[in-house]
Amino acid sequence: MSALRVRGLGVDLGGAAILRDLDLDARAGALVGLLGPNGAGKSTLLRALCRLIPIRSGEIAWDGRPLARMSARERATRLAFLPQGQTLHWPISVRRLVELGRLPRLGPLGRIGAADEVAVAAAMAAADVAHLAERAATSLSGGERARALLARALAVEAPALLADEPTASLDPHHAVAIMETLRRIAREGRLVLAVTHDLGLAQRFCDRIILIDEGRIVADGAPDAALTPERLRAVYRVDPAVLTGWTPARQDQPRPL
Ligand SMILES: Nc1ncnc2c1ncn2[C@@H]1O[C@H](COP(=O)(O)OP(=O)(O)OP(=O)(O)O)[C@@H](O)[C@H]1O
Repeated sequence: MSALRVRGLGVDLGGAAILRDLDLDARAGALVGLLGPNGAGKSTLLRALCRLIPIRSGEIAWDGRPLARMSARERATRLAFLPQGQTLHWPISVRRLVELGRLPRLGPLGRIGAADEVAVAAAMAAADVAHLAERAATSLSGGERARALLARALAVEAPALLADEPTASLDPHHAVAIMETLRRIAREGRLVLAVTHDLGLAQRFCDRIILIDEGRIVADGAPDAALTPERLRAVYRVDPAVLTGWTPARQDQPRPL
């Protein structure tokens, strides 16, 4: 089964060390939540994995092949990236926006074929934007735009999806629907690495949680093992009793109401 392998990853930005000597192994078939406080380095990690920013040290490999030795097109078909809070400037239709996800897979003439149309339709259905297909992407609400952009990332049909806060602007119904979609496509055989600040959704839907603080992995495991009250207190600097959504694992004391 396909797998991501990261060894000794170091990234500097603006002269500061943002990621430090980070090791990570993740296999297709799992929805992995990437959690941690603001500024911990979560987006930096996803951007480094896609090689959108230079790395200072370390190696990133997919299926044993270092990304550094792949062409940009090959990398784009292995690792699909859904960036955080993207703005859209051109009034192209949602269908055209989602079709752009197929770019790394198109031939030299750039023509959309039958297989591409099937992938685009499936991606729009999965992200619940099929009914918006002919709307101008610039006219969408924040949540609709987030789902259209997710559809574009899904249309790549890459074996790995790196999603930066895919539920950030979604209402509860769509947030749950998108987490269900991410879990389903993971179970179908993809690796999904999703950044989120929603502890409740992460606990409920993720197979595994990686908690990052100050550029280092401080916990990695099943949700209840990774998100202990002690760790949440240390990393987020809040009293876990005030957190909504997240509930302590059964062996912990119940939260006061
Ligand atoms: N281009 C840059 N130049 C300098 N510093 C940067 C740059 N981009 C990010 N940083 C810094 O790197 C650190 C990690 O940023 P990153 O966006 O990875 O955090 P994050 O964990 O995704 O945070 P959030 O939850 O707020 O999205 C932050 O301190 C940020 O200010």
